[in-house]
Parts: sequence; C-alpha cells; structure tokens
Amino acid sequence: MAQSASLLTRIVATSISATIRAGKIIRDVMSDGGLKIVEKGKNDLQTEADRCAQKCIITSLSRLFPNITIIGEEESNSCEIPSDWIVTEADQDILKLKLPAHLENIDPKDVCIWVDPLDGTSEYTQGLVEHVTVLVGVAIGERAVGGVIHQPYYKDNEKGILGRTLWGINGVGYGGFVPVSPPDGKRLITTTRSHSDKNVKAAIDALSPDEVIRVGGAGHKVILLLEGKAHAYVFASQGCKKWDTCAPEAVLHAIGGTLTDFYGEKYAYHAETIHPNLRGVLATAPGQAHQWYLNHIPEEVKQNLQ
Ligand SMILES: Nc1ncnc2c1ncn2[C@@H]1O[C@H](COP(=O)(O)O)[C@@H](OP(=O)(O)O)[C@H]1O
Ligand SMILES: [Mg+2]
Ligand SMILES: [Mg+2]
Ligand SMILES: [Mg+2]
Repeated sequence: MAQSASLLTRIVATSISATIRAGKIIRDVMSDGGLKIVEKGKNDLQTEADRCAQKCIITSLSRLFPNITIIGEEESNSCEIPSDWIVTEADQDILKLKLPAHLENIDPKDVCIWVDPLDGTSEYTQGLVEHVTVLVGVAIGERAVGGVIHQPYYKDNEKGILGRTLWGINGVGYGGFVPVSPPDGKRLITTTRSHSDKNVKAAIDALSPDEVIRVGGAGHKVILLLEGKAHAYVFASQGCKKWDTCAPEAVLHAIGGTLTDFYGEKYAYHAETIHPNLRGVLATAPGQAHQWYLNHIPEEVKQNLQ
C-alpha cells in the first residue's frame, strides 16, 4: 500500500477491501446453511456470519493499524482465522484522494473505527438478504468522518456481479452510488422493520408520512436516503448503537445530509463513548428541513429517549 497516502485514506481504502471480503463470507455462510444462531438478548440475534465477518474485518484492520482503537459489535474470541480472511489490499482510487490539511496529519490516538460486521441480522436470518450491509465507520475525535457501507447482495445486472460498496469522507468526497433527491411534495419515512415499539410508532405518526418504508438495518435505511427513496429515517428508540450509525452518518454527511439524535445533537464517536444511541436516530436526506422533523416530535417521545 502506498505509505505516502494519509492515515485516513489508508483506513477507508482498506476498509473497502475488508467489507467486500466480509460480504463474501456472509454469502458463503448463508449458502452453506449453517447460521448457528445465538440469542444475545431480547430480539437481538447473532449468526456465524456476524462472528466470521467481524473476525475478518477486525483482524485485517488491526494488523495494518495496530495503534488504532477498533470497536466491533460482536464479542471477540481468540480462535484461528483462515489466512484468506486477512485483507491487505486497499482501494487504489481512495488512496489517491487529496485531503484537506486538518485531515492530513491525524494522530492515531484520535481515531476510533466502529465495525458492524452484519447490519440487519434479523432480516438476514429470515432470508431478507437485500437488507444486509457491512459497516465500517471512522471517527476522528468525536466526529464520524469516514464511512464504508457494503451491500453484499446488491445485484448489478450490468456488471453481472453481486455486491456494491458505498463510501464517503466528510468534506472530501463520496463514491459507489449516485445521490438522488427524494420526490417533492411527499414525505416518505423509513424506519425499523423488526424493532418497533410504542415510542417508535408515536414519532412516525406525529410526522404524518405519506408512506412508511419498513426495512432492516441502519445502513440500508441510510442508503434509501442517499438514493432518494426516502426523505427521513426516524427511529425513536434506544436500540441502535455507535457501530450502526458511524459509517452511515459519515456517508450521509459527505453528500450534505444530516444524522442526529431526537434533540438535534450529533452523536460522539470517540473510543471512550457509550455504545447505545440513547437519544434515538433521526436522519434526513440532503435538502430536507431536519429542524422541521425535530419540531414535530412530541415532547413525550423525546422524554422517553434520555
Ligand atoms: N431494541 C433493539 N435491541 C437490539 N438491537 C437493536 C434494537 N433496535 C435496533 N437495534 C439494532 O440496530 C440496528 C438497526 O435496527 P433495525 O434494523 O431494527 O432498524 C440493528 O443492528 P444489527 O442487525 O447489526 O444488530 C439492530 O440490531
Ligand atoms: Mg446485532
Ligand atoms: Mg447494526
Ligand atoms: Mg450487526
């Protein structure tokens, strides 16, 4: 890998390769049929694919970036890993990116990488594989700056290959998708398919949507915002964690969208922060009035998110 490239571009470039490899592992586990599901908590599943994909990504990144904190959703274990799960390649186009001065010489101590090896596990176990994404987010200080979202089951009929990778670096660029504005004169809201509750529903009802698009995964829902299929992602629940939102937030911000809690505050992604997004997740596509959504959320809904 070009050592002259900056640390941030090297991390994002390698993360692209690592998520593609993890996506292949996720497809292989499904086609072999041995999901070996473990129930981590209420409505919270883990499969062999979550475990193996995380092992692939974290082992690869930690070998290349030994001084950087990496936090993954799944608990780690010390078992052997196949050598072909260890990724050393990097996306060459990303390595060539020119960064602004404040991102060029970052201290590894200020970086935290958030890994969600399989976002949308509930849908994955039900065979709804199009909902699945692999997420790697890069925070510098408190801010989510770089993000990679890989969709292992995306079908590109033109190229005849399975899978695509979307990326974004705030203030630098994005790729792997073409941003589209959502339709004018309508309000399309995307939310959870498998983790709804009274508060989640109350928030959506208060926004009088024309349509509610219920899909799995934080990554998948933010892709709907990137591609103009929804105006807002509304999840008035404490269930999402930092690894769910770091990468999607960075990619969304790179095209001018916004992701905050229900009080309009950005989440902090430094290594010492707590994992749950206790104040919910509200994200809007570029050009949408984020404040309008915040203003229309009932006080009671906000008070349940403290
Ligand atoms: N009540 C809850 N309990 C556990 N995890 C939750 C949750 N609500 C949301 N999440 C997690 O947030 C992510 C997005 O949720 P959803 O698909 O319902 O919108 C999922 O990530 P994972 O699939 O990576 O675990 C999901 O597990
Ligand atoms: Mg999970
Ligand atoms: Mg997730
Ligand atoms: Mg996950």
